Amino acid sequence: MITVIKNGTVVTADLSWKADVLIDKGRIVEIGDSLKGDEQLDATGCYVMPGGIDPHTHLEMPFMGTYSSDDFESGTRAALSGGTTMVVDFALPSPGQGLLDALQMWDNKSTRANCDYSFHMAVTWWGEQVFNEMKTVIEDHGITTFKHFMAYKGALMVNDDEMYASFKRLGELGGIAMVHAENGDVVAEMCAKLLAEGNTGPEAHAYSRPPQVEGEAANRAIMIADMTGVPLYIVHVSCEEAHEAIRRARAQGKRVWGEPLIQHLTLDESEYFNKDWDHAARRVMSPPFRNKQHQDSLWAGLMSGSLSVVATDHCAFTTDQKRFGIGDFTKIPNGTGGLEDRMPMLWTHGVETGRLTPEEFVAVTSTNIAKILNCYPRKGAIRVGSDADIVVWDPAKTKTITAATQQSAIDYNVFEGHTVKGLPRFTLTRGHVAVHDGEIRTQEGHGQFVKRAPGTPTNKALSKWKEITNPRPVERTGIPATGV
Ligand SMILES: NC(=O)NCCC(=O)O
Ligand SMILES: [Zn+2]
Ligand SMILES: [Zn+2]
Repeated sequence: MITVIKNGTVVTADLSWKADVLIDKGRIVEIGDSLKGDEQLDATGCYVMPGGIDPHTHLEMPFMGTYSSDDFESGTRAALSGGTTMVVDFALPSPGQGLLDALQMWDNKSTRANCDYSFHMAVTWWGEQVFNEMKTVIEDHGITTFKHFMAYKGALMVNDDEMYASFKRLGELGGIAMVHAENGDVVAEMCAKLLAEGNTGPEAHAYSRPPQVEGEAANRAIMIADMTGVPLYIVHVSCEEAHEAIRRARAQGKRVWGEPLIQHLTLDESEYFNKDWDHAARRVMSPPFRNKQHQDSLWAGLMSGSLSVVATDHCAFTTDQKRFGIGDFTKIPNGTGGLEDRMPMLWTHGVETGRLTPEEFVAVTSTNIAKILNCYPRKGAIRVGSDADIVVWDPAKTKTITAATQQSAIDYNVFEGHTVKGLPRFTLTRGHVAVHDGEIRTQEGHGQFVKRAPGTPTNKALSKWKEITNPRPVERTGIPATGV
């Protein structure tokens, strides 16, 4: 069956124009005027954009003694409902577990996905097995991005020597290093002190992770990446200190990208001071929400290009799971949801306020990350030959976000009560209409794994530059003979 999207305005990262889009066998086959198909989707008054790509999710992830509650079925259903057509989840080996073993677990879980997906790999320990398996993961499995946790001491955290070794290996294999930038040693000290002083509530989570711990770690990771010659992607950038490090690095020509989350852009630290314990605990995540100055910094980063991608870090825990931490904030599972709300919230607070153009919206929700992850223009593009992962975006449509009508499996929503303007009229995943004017028509198992090749143009450029500028011996003549 041939589908045509009629009468809309195509919006890409660099251009907008009026055109119809023709889809056959899951791909875009023609873009032009007066096109005809068997099925017609009316896009009058709408923008026809590349579906969103959320490069940071944790679906059914074992973490802090439990599992995040959205799995690949509910998580990708929520994604499609909000206009996101691809997610990238983190395969997370437990310390000592092999990378390939962990990958098998993620392969098993992801068969239920409603939309396409890819994986990042996490490096949670270091040894010969990890060194060897990295090559297989990259070259045979098409997973080229590896996250390092600089926090969660005693669990997922890696030390500087491990990070250095891993970054070096990744640089050689044409991969990309990612970091969760927080100084885990300092956080652990602060948590112990806060608890000893009687600070047990969720607000203490924010006290234990001030912007300095993030700024320090971001700087450290940037310098280690520079010394090892690997491109670096810093996840969930929440504050000016980390943003400043990224801005400076980019201005110096270092290959660094920063990813703020929709939560940090739109919610602030006052959430943790709410008198309702559940309200505050439901918003506990790392790094925590910050104040208005930090939010302004993140928005400025998106507007100026020093920050590249907006994600969610979707890691949803129910209220009951959050209550594991009553009496001890360090036991509250860290994580918040956002998959369904990222695109509408960013449109409302970004495009509707004039901070972002529609083209910039497409860049930071889809195209930039598709390029970074080396799956462009298969993903992140409205082009002939691209996958028909498309959102038909109605800028006039509004709703008030509420857990009562969300797709996510949890019992609350951190954006509860927020009104958004700008929502999908249709969401297509490889040509299948998964959202049809408010009706969810997802197909469990429709999603396919997206394999990605190493050695992006950025990797190649950086390697060449490092080859030229790396330390090398000075060629000398007439070296004095050593005295005997
Ligand atoms: N961010 C968070 O609090 N939970 C998910 C795991 C992580 O990304 O650190
Ligand atoms: Zn993280
Ligand atoms: Zn995360």
